[in-house]
Amino acid sequence: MTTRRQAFDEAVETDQRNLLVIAAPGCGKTELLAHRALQQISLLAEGRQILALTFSNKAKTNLNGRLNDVLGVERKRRFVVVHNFHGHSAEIIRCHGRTLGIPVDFEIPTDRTQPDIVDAYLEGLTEREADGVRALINSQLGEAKRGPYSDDEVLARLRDTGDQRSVLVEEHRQRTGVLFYDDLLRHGQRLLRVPEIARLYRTHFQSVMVDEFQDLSPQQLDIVLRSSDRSRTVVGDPLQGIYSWTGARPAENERLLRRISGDPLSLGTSYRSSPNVLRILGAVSVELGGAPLAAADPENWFEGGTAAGFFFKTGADEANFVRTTAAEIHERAPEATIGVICRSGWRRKPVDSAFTRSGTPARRWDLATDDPEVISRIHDAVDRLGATPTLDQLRTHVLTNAESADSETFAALVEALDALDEMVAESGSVMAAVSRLRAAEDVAEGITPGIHLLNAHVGKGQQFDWVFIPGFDEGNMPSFLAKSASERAEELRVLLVVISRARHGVVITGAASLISKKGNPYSVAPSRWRPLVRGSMTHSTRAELVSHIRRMYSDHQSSS
Ligand SMILES: Nc1ncnc2c1ncn2[C@@H]1O[C@H](COP(=O)(O)OP(=O)(O)OP(=O)(O)O)[C@@H](O)[C@H]1O
Repeated sequence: MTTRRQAFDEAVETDQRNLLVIAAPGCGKTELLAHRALQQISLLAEGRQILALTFSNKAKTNLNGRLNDVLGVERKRRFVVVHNFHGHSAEIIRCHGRTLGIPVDFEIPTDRTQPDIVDAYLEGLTEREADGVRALINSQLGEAKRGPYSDDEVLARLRDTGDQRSVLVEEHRQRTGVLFYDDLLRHGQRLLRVPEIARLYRTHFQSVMVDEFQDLSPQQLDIVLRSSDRSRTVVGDPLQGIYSWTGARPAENERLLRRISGDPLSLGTSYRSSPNVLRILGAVSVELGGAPLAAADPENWFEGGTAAGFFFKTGADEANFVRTTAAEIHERAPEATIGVICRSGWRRKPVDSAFTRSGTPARRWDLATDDPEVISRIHDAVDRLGATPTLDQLRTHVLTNAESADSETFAALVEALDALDEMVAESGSVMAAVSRLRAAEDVAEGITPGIHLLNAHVGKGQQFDWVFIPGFDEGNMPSFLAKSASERAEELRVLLVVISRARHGVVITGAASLISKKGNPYSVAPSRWRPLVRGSMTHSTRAELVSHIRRMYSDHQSSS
């Protein structure tokens, strides 16, 4: 048994009442939760359970899968309840809402619940005015509810903002007994502040577990802490915080958790990635204030793995290289998983076209075609906008109405609209592109062998044998939308998250010239982070990389 293994086992077995684990990507945080659940089941009193809370449905699927693997389906079902925050809060309200006069026979809100009421207060405005006012109302409502406030307190907070429409919407909601998503969390949090109610949950759930605490809002973390206090296991990695735009507060959460739990445990070594992937990942991690990373079994990786970077004159040359190299890996090792992960949908376009033109099979994780909820929101927006909306109208409508969605859905919508942008160019009109949107099988079930084309935020929590990162240039990495220092730091964390999806190899590429929407070439500068990763490259020419791939898949039956 190695020291590294001991760190993991100690974290699994510790009887520390509040356990905080902060560890780098691939070090086994999710795995730890599953093993800790197994260990804690033996400590549960008769009829008691473990509560696992996740911030998104995708995280819920991921954790459920690990728990099923480690515990077995039956034991998992009997002893562990996995909820997202809305589901957990809704259940608390149904069971105990009466205590605070909250109606318990409410309907679970849908994507339309809040927009339908808000829209009723926008009559008489031009479309443009309506978009602005809708966004304002949504954000004021969200802000006024981000705490354990009663209905009266929410109204008072809204009156302070001075916007009469937000007050009217909230009065309407209260009058009709409807709940919005934000109300579920608010009431859940309020009810857990009633000592008798908290005691019931704390008695039943003798353990609570949370993955990726960096993605939680302080309100969600409060719900975690109040739901169970006998044994709490919270894991995460603030350096992977890429959702601050949806209300996540990694630093604030970490401060509170350290106060409660003391110093965090660390897992230290990566079980996911090869030494050469970890060198480049370490360089980014150190730049972000983190530590270098070591592989749990460094000798297990063929030639130590791969980290390569190549830069091309044009986006078309770059795309062609990515396609041919990924295809070569796929032909030689059909069981290998290959992710082509790009920061933004628009920048992936030349790569997508190269795959389409050549007929090389690749699975596109365009959320527009993968997520039924996203598709229904877009179809809904088209119905509401009528006749022939422009893409800008569609984007504004979809995003302003999505303010109350969970962060995952919001991110999915942004990505889907980017994908739609590309499809409009191909299809000739917005309506033609929208009609091409079709639900596909669920990508959250696991990654199939072969080539996958996806954008950065959806790749979170996944892993591939090979990761290609096209578009390592200014405007894409970092995104041109990141203006402040903190926004740019979040972009560097996106780079960390993307690199850390790789098991054996990571290949970073960029181009000096791209083609605009109007068909004109324009120059792009290399990413400002190129010097950061340059020193960690293991192959300096494309020929070297290709010969590594050929050696690997002729001499060696897939690494690790
Ligand atoms: N103790 C362990 N022994 C062997 N393999 C492990 C161990 N812990 C994790 N793994 C494997 O390593 C990979 C990464 O683990 P996991 O997803 O739990 O890491 P993580 O820290 O949650 O990563 P991320 O922060 O990127 O989500 C998985 O394939 C997992 O099965």
